[in-house]
Formats: sequence, C-alpha cells, structure tokens
Amino acid sequence: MATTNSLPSTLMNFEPQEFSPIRWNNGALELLDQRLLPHQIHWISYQDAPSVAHAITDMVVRGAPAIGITAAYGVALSAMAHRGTLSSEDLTPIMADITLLSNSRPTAINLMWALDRMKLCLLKAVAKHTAIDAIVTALIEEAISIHQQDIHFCHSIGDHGADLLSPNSTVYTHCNAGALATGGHGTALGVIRSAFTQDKISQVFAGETRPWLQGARLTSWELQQAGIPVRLVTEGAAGHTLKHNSVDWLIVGADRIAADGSVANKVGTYNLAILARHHNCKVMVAAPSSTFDLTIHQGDDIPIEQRADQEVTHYQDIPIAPEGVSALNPSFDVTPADLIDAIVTERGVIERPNREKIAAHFDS
Ligand SMILES: CSC[C@H]1O[C@H](OP(=O)(O)O)[C@H](O)[C@@H]1O
Repeated sequence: MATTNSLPSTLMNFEPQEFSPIRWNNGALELLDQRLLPHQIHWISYQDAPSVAHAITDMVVRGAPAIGITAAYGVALSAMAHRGTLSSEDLTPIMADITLLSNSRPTAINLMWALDRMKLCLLKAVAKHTAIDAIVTALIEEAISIHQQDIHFCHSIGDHGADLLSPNSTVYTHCNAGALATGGHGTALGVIRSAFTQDKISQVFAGETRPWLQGARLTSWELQQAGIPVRLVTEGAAGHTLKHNSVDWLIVGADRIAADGSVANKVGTYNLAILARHHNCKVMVAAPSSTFDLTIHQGDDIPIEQRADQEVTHYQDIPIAPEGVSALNPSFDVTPADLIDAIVTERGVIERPNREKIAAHFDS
C-alpha cells in the first residue's frame, strides 16, 4: 500500500463517537464482520478496492447505507493505492475500481448514490488540483463526510419516526436496519432507539429473516445491547404474532424506493405489509433520501438481487435440503405504496406516500 505520510494525518482516522460497523483507521478501512455476529466480534482491515467489493458481495458488511459508506471508502483506498501511477489526465485505475464496487450488489441504490458522489468529488478535485495527494485528500474527506452525514441523517430519521409513535408502542421489525446497516444508530432501529429514549417502546418483535438471519443474529443483538425488549419471531409466526398481539407499527428499512413510493426491502417485507394491513398495524418505512431512486418509475422495475441457491439449501455449509434440490433466493421484494402508512426520511414524514407526495418531499 502506498505510504500515507504525505497525506494530512487528521484524515487518516475516523471512528464515530457511537457504535458503527465501519471504521477508518490509519488510512485503512475496517469492517466488523457481520457474518460472525452475534457470537464473534471480529474486525477485518481493507487496503484496496477489489477486496472491499468482495466484502460487500460476501455480506461482511450489509445494509443499504452501510454498503454506500463502505464503497465510498473503497474509492478513497483505490486513489491511495494508485497514487504512484495516477495522473490527473489518466484516472483509469480509479474508474475501474469504481465500476468493480458498483457491481458488488445490485439493489441498494445507496451504493450507486455514494459512488456518484465520489465520482463527482474526483472530477472536481482533478479540475482544481494537479497534485495527486490533493486529489486523494479530497476523496478521503468525501468518504468521511458521507459516513458522518449518514449518522446525522439516521438520528433525524429516528426523531421524525419516534414522533409518530404513541407511548408504550409495540413494534415489529424485519431484517436489520440498525446501526449495523448504516453509519450508526440505524434507520428502522434508529426510530426504535429514539422512541425508546422517549419511553415509547414497550416491546419489539424481530423477524428472524431467512436465509442470512439478520433479524435473529443482528437486530436481536443490537436491541439486546441497547436494553430494548426484543422477542425473536420465525418467518412463519409473523401472522400469528400480529393476530394475537396488539402491534402498533411494522417498522422496516429500505434498499431502494421508486418514484411511485414502492419500496424494495428484505424479502418478506411485502408479506408483512399485507399482514399488517389485515391486522390494523401501521407500516413505517425509514430511509435516508439517498435510498430514493426517482429514475425508477414503478416498483416492479427495481432490480432484485438473486443470490445463490446454496444460501437457502444450506446453513453455514451444513445441508438442510436434499442434495440436488434447487432454490429461489431473491434477497428483496417490493411493497407497493398503498400498503405503507408513512415513509420517514431525514427531511420529515411522507404520510400515505404516492408519486405526487414524494415529488413534493424533494421539492421542499
Ligand atoms: C438500513 S437499510 C437495511 C436493509 O438492508 C438489508 O438487506 P441486506 O442485509 O441484504 O443488505 C435489509 O433489506 C434492510 O432493510
């Protein structure tokens, strides 16, 4: 790795004051390996963009905002690694790494949003500077800014979402849209964390979320660590849980929100939204503005990641289905806007979202 001694030392480290699954430490990206949670806390250090792209694909880090932040640091690592060969006239090595990072997972639009921000930063830096170290410095600053801004936005989302909850609310959440899926604090779990500090949470039900078990492994761990009462629910028990418990809100995150208000989120969210409507449980989607893709006209046009059959037929390489059985493994599904009571962003709340209200939310 290229030496960092000529880069500003103040930019070689960034670790948020609150828990984050991402650290920038001595000019290297450190990721908490979420595949090993909740039983192992293990950080992996990355110094190059290709290995960061693999970390995203392999779910070392996951969650739409966290993926975007990670990719942004990947671009900074690319610039640092290529410092010796880069010239402001030839950015090919960095652009190649940006393409690699953009192909790491297809659904979470925050990945492409963050990479677009880094590309714009690069082009502005090249126009302004010829010294490579100045360009590298600008990219590191931008990656840290994206990380810091996400945490700030998650707290704003938390506050706006908590305002919608009544005291002693019972909430159901799916997958993990917590600090582990963001720069810190979380989106759906950010709402729950903020509401809990206001004594508005009496119970959280967490869906286990096959096949990666983000709910069982990550959300229940995060909420337990925060002292928030959480009970784990199998996918199949969701209907029974909503029928026999007075659940006030289903609160989830998002990976991409289309212009018509359709929401792509972890597979199973669509099922839950239908069940919630049947059981008079309101549905809240919590996501930063960077999760909206207004170029996508309708939800069915959102690209849905199809992951390997083996993730369904095996658990940690132990076969749970007969050998040779194939599987369908969509990582996300799409919930139509008419099943959603509120989309909460850092800007505020879009109640009963539709195309016009979403456009107005971003015009304000
Ligand atoms: C705060 S967005 C988190 C979002 O990402 C998760 O998917 P994955 O764990 O596959 O990255 C899930 O859809 C969450 O809602």
